[in-house]
Amino acid sequence: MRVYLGSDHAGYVVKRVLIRRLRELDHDPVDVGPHAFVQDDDYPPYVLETARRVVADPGSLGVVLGGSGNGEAIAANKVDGIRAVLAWSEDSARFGREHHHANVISIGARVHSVAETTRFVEVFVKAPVSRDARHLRRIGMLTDYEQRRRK
Ligand SMILES: O=C(CO)[C@H](O)[C@H](O)COP(=O)(O)O
Repeated sequence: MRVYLGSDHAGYVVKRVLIRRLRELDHDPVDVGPHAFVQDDDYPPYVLETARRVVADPGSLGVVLGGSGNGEAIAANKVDGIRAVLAWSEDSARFGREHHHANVISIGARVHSVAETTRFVEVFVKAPVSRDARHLRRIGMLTDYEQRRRK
């Protein structure tokens, strides 16, 4: 699976670890940036571009990383077609994918260890999406809202 990854300085180191891990698992990680550590860089350009790349590549997923993951989730969800979830446990990562068909996971690198972050991403990319009627109905309501807003 292709996985686009974007961050800021706070998520930069763990992003590199995740890219290596995703390659080991035979995924196709794409580093959307930053491509060098810059202490005071800003997450929105990297996260918005990661989200745009996910929407433009159906079936792909995104991982966005910052200090808390909060701003990154907000930014990713500004892009039409994105359902980004802030993961704070393995279950929250799994349910984000299964119940909400999240296509982007956001994680706080100052909140979770590298091992925890890696595990959240492993769980997220592996989780199947639910086809249960109630989940599809709820996702459909959000998609309808998004499409009406576009008109
Ligand atoms: O978590 C973040 C956004 O969600 C940022 O990584 C965080 O706000 C950066 O903080 P600072 O500029 O103080 O290093």
